[in-house]
Amino acid sequence: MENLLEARNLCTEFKVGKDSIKIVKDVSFDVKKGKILSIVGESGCGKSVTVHSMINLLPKAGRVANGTSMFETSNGEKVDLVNLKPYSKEIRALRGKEIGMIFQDPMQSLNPVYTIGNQIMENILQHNKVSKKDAEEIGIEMLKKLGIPEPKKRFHDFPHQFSGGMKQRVMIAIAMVNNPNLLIADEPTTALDVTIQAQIMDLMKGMRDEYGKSVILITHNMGLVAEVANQVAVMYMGRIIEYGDVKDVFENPMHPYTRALLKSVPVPGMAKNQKLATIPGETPDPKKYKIGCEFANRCSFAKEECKNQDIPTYVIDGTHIAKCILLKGNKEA
Ligand SMILES: Nc1ncnc2c1ncn2[C@@H]1O[C@H](COP(=O)(O)OP(=O)(O)OP(=O)(O)O)[C@@H](O)[C@H]1O
Repeated sequence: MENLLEARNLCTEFKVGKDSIKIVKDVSFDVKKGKILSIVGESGCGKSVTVHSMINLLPKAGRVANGTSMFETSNGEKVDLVNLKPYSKEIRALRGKEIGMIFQDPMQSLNPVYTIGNQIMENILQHNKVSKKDAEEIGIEMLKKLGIPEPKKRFHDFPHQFSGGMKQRVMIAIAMVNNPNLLIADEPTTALDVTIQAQIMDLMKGMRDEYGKSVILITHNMGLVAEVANQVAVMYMGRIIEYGDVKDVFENPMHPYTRALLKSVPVPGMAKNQKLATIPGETPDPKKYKIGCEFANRCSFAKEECKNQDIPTYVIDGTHIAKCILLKGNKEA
């Protein structure tokens, strides 16, 4: 298939006390082979929970109530990741080997008491039948590929001996060492300075362009999306409210939330004196959802019907879709 992963109608709930709160609501998207899909949206909109649902990595309080996440393994098998038992041998064999993950804060993910070499080797030995010596060689080669100077020597250093950017490269090394076809990067450069951010993003582009890997990039940084991503999913309150090729969505944003989001962040090429807009109001409480568009109370185009019915997703053009009543009359997706 053209897509490495297809998520369909994912719904995720969390138990909070006696309540069950819907956090991810009917989310569908494709991760194309050799492309970067970016997921964007304000803090708390459900970006991380969406990808954790997709790879069956929810904490105990969470559960995927509905939906599928079809992943094509390297031997061409199609597996619904949601359907595998959490923590089972099958899902663990895929995560870490076929699906690599890097997170925002490398210090939280790296163990301070083990050398980085040990941590890289652990991921190799867990998934492959190779000797420790071979694992060491593979690990050092990976560090070299990722531009870590003196990789042989640095292999035996501890995390605290690395700078922030270098630690993030080590995280990428751990994620990439088993040659996964899908890399999930959740805010991978937020804690880094701009130069290092650019280097890390170049690495990801290289993985896509030289090795044909797919990447899911979760970020707040719309400039980064414009620069590196192929497709973008804009999330609001647990739903994808606009989705499509980056060029289509950025040049012709149709949902008032996407427009507001694009106006609220600097993007490459904008005039220096152009003021950034803010989105008025606050995101509603996820516990209080009833019916209708959850952005309606912040939207200057909102009509009565936005608040009293669920809004369909409409096709704008090709794969470009959006969930807004303003598009009524277009074909429903
Ligand atoms: N373990 C949990 N129990 C209950 N609610 C949770 C849990 N984890 C996340 N949530 C809730 O799910 C919602 C979505 O969180 P998520 O981390 O996916 O947002 P996000 O868009 O990734 O935000 P950020 O950009 O800040 O990382 C939030 O309202 C959060 O409070």
